[in-house]
Amino acid sequence: MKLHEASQTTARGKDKERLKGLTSYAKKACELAVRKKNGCLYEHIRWGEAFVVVYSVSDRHSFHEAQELLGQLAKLKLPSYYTSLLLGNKRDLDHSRQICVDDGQELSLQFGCQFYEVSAAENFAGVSLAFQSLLREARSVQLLKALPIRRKLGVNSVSKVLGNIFGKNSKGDRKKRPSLSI
Ligand SMILES: Nc1nc2c(ncn2[C@@H]2O[C@H](COP(=O)(O)OP(=O)(O)OP(=O)(O)O)[C@@H](O)[C@H]2O)c(=O)[nH]1
Repeated sequence: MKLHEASQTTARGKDKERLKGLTSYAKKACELAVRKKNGCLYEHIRWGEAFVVVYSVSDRHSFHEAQELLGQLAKLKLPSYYTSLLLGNKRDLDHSRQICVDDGQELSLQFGCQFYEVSAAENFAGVSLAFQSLLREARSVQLLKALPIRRKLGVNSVSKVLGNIFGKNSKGDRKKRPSLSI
């Protein structure tokens, strides 16, 4: 039973008892769907190493969902063990845009992921480039993970020294990731 079917019954105003039953059934079905979705999601997050989170630039709700998903990823995985890409899709729908590029960029900075705005409908190449960029980074992360611990420490120390030299080590500095509209 879908929620809109339950509300149509309301409009008719008949058989209140039946309506009560339908509404509670619909509610239960929704709760179940959410639980199922989250259960499955948890499994995917557990084994995944690279994640693409997509929202539509013309749908604020999808942007909030993307935000939640990135939050769950950050909670469930260690930062150095996965790579993520935030994709703002449907950039061709400029007239009905609800999320600006800066909002997407800000969210990607908050969660340290790559960010691109694309239009799957208009330009397949853009989507492809974004995925390639994610895979490149995911491969580098895997290679780094495979290095012996001593070598890994060496890499960290070198980047720390470089950071100190170029004054990029203050806490307020957030790492800027590649991002553009493609
Ligand atoms: N204008 C435009 N439409 C798109 C774009 N990408 C997908 N669509 C359309 O959006 C609709 C939903 O696309 P789906 O591929 O079914 O994606 P979905 O994840 O089910 O997305 P939603 O139904 O929007 O939640 C379809 O009608 C697509 O043709 C895009 O970049 N631009």
